[in-house]
Amino acid sequence: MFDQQQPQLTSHADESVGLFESIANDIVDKGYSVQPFALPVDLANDLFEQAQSLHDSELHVAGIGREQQHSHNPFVRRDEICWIDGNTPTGQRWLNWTADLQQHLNRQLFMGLYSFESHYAHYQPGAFYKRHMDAFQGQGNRVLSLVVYLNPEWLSDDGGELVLYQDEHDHQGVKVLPGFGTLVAFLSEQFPHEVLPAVRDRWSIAGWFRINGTHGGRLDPPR
Ligand SMILES: O=C(O)CCC(=O)C(=O)O
Ligand SMILES: [Fe+2]
Repeated sequence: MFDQQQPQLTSHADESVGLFESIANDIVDKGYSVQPFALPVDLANDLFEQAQSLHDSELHVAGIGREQQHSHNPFVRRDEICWIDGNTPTGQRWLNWTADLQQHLNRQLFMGLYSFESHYAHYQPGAFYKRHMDAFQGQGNRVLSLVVYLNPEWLSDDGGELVLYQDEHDHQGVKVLPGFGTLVAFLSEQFPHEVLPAVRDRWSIAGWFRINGTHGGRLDPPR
């Protein structure tokens, strides 16, 4: 029945099928995909609102590396982050949407994506994230990086581009403006990338699809 649906919990799977297909095709062709106006607008609005309403105490200085290797280095990255869980309707809708994308990629590309983790990121004016890799071959199990941007009316003069490099020899790269609703997906072990400083506050979500790895015989916990 129609009136029994809960529109606030729908994941927009149907409306995004063409987009998911296009992301999958790009990943096959070139290993990455840049999609302007990708996020459903009402979802993007709600995510932006939730990101901006995060209290200072919920945003943490971002670090580098996992678990024992984790450290803070202000010369490498200057963003503040907050991990997203399914405890709010908005967080849940985001996770539903990314689960639909995950399912689509697994069906179309047999990627074996198993879990997803993501966080809001806030870059204050002047903040950056120096050139880095999200995963190293044979080490991590992050296989696909996903970034979406939540910045209305972002202009090219505002800076804050993501620069995606083809490989370690590439120093030119492809630049992406962090405009509202734009999505970027790329193979985590393949593309060095960086975030250039912006003149405005820059809001985004960064996430990673992972394959199932094991640590010491137990299921690899996220993060
Ligand atoms: O915000 C971006 O454009 C990319 C962020 C990033 O590279 C990361 O969080 O690992
Ligand atoms: Fe990254």
